[in-house]
Amino acid sequence: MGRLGVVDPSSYSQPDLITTEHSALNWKVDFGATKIQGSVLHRFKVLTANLDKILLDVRDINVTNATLLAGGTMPSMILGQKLTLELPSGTAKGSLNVRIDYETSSSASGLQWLNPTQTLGKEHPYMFSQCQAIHARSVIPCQDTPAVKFTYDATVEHPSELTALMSALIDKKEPGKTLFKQEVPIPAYLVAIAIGKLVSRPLGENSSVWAEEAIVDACAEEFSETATMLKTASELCGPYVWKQYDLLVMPPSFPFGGMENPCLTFVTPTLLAGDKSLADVVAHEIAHSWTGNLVTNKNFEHFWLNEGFTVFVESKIVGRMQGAKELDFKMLSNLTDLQECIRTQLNKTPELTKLVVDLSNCGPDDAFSSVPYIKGSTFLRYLEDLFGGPTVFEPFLRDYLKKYAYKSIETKDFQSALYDYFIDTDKKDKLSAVDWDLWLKSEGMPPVIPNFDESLANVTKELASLWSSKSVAELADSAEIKKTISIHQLIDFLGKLIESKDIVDLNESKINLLESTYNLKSSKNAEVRFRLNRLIIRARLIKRLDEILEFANSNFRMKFCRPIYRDLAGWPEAKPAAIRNFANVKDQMMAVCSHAIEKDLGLK
Ligand SMILES: CCCCC/C=C\C[C@@H](O)/C=C/C=C/C=C\[C@@H](O)CCCC(=O)O
Ligand SMILES: [Zn+2]
Repeated sequence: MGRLGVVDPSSYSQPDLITTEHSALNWKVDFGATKIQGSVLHRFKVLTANLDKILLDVRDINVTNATLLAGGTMPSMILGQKLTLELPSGTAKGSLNVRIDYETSSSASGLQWLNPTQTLGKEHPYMFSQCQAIHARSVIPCQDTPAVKFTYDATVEHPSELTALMSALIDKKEPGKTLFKQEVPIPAYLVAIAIGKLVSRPLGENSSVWAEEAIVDACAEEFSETATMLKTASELCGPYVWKQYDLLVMPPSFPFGGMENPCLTFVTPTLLAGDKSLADVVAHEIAHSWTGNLVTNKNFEHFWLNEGFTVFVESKIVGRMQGAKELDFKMLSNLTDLQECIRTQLNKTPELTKLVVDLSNCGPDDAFSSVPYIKGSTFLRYLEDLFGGPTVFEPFLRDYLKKYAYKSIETKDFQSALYDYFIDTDKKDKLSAVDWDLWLKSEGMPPVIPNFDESLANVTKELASLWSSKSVAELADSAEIKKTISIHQLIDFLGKLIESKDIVDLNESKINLLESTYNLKSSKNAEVRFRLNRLIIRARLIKRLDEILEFANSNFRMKFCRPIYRDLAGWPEAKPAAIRNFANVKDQMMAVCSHAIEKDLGLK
């Protein structure tokens, strides 16, 4: 791969020469053949005279015909990573309609097809998409770059007993056919679809949760704070422009915690802890309604503009609902996770620990990590503190969101927004105090750790040092370990223990004591189970391998299964069983997940 285009190294589609304004999708969803078959009608705006060809991004798409509707000759096509539509000479600037008839491959990287046996209800099939970062091109021949934003409408034919949902508003529902429209321009990675035997429950005025019948009531309970989160987010960020905010609780093979598809956030069922303790992922996805979906990174090198801002806003939503101590504790716990990510996932690719990365020779999926999320939000908190705290910085945040709403931007646009906002104020001396190169280009942990309130984190720090330094006998006698801690403190404590360099006596009896002290055996909190399983691996308790693999098979959220497989790959006694287990289940994973785990297991 070389540097393909100036605007976006991950796309062929030349957004500086031509842009998509609207796409009309006409799809037949074929569960038998596991394909979408149909057409897309793109309305392009040609930005330069005499453009000789349109280049679109495609991956495993079978194009059957393409028509230039605005007159001219039939374009020729060369299929490959790019779809080339040759234009007649003398093509003028302005509007140009192109219809492409095509079908997706049954192995499209952006789609997942489930048999009835892989669903809760066991009677109907299910399909869904996950297009971020660059998988929209396996679903639609398109300008698959976040530099381009377009509106869309869709007509989707599907089995009449199933419900079809998209990242859009429902325009019309007929038996076996659903019409959608998204009237706010969005990047291609936010096009999303899911079809299954789905039902909904209301969460608020313009908000519902969708899921399979068996879990929908539990989902409504778990995410009952959604309406409050939406209100809090609007107070912080400005009016909510997407009209509807629905949640869709996905099958367990959904590879991420959540995906901010407009009007319809997708979330993993691993958030169903029973006590709302993992619902902050919903606050995160709600925050994306502004940071990411309204103000969008121009390419994925500047992904921190999407995710760092979103974590920053998410933590403010949590802060307003649970208090400032919880906010700071959340930021500090995130740093525990970042430390782990830099030590393990990124240890061989330190350049990916930079806030702004170089994707000219790297696919976005391979570059994905916690860095843009956590280093990014830490940078924003650093700036907030520097410029005088939330009372100064939150009005700036709103100004920034308003300034760049409906646009796609780079880091330098953020820099100029900050300058423009503060240059004529008494804060202007702070502008020169920011070491941009240090924050944006240096590797490793954030260069400055802001002064967070440490009262909640000190407890977990002490517990982690106690459990790592004391023997089982000493711990059993200690009053410290009997103190009550919150579920978030438990999660952070276990994370810190994983990060401890040495753990004295890490054996079966220590794990047993840990489990009995904190009731871990009965916990159905996936964040807890995940960390406990990693400690069991570290303790080399081979007789609990089945349990570990059972967790790895219970969901394919990459945040959980990748580190487990990575740990197992480093345990010679368990590695063959891990590889066998992976071979058995990999067909149930999305391609992005199975490819990542192949690397984690050293198979590629
Ligand atoms: C540093 C540059 C890297 C850019 C990569 C961008 C997207 C990659 C990509 O693989 C897609 C990511 C989609 C993420 C969706 C949701 C995440 O917020 C979930 C976080 C992890 C989790 O909670 O499970
Ligand atoms: Zn996010």
